[in-house]
Amino acid sequence: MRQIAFLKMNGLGNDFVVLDGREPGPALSERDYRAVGDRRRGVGYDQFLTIEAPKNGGDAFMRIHNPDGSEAGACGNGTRCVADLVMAELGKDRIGLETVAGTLICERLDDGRVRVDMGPARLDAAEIPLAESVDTLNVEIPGNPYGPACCVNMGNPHAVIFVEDADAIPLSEIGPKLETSDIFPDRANIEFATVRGPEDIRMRVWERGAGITEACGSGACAVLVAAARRGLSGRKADVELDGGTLTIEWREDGHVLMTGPVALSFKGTLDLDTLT
Ligand SMILES: N[C@@H](CCC[C@H](N)C(=O)O)C(=O)O
Repeated sequence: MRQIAFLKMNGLGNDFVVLDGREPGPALSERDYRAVGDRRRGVGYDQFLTIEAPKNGGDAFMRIHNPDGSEAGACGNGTRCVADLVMAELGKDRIGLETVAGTLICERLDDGRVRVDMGPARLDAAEIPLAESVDTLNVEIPGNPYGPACCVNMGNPHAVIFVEDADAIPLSEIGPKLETSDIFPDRANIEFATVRGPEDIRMRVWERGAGITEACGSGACAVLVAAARRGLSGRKADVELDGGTLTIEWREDGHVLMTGPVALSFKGTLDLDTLT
């Protein structure tokens, strides 16, 4: 029997299966990730997060999978959830959480929220990555009628499109088309955003490999960076997603800070072999 014990957690409704991969257990295949991610036949999640032993002097390593089985370089909301667990386990209020995109410093604040230094926003076309060497401030995506996107890499690729009313966009139709555009060789997370004031932004997200989610932490970081680059906002703002609000700051040194809540929904065990 290939059994796993897991936690179901969420950050603003962006939900995660969290597995402690430091404990002995079965190795998961791409098919297993897809089967657990099925919301009717499996558990369902926006990302599957595996905690592994640190590899680079940090306190733990976090591996991120989307429900389509693909691996991602960043997950802001998931970072807060895993950081919360690791901080509780180690009795610390500040840790370094390693990911494939680098080590992220995570801190617990007095109000219980977790702040993550998501690292530097990367803005060169090759870093997004884009198929063409163009200015990432204004990227024309073929088939996108909503105006040029501002592209940002936060450890994962994002394309942010500013519109009058993000809530009026048919996200489930346009999201998958833009995610898989040839301009994005690694696909991309797609954000539609409306700047309501210099410190107040509304956004909705179509996540690469996951579809519409209630929140995306790296996406909120990308939106704030894009808004500041376009001169639409300051360098710190509250970003409202469907699941709630994150506070994002783009520091002068290029690093992006994300602050938000963490929630545990339930614990469970699962036999991978019973999933179809
Ligand atoms: N929900 C996440 C982002 C997860 C990864 C993304 N779908 C990708 O493939 O890059 C977040 O909170 O940042």
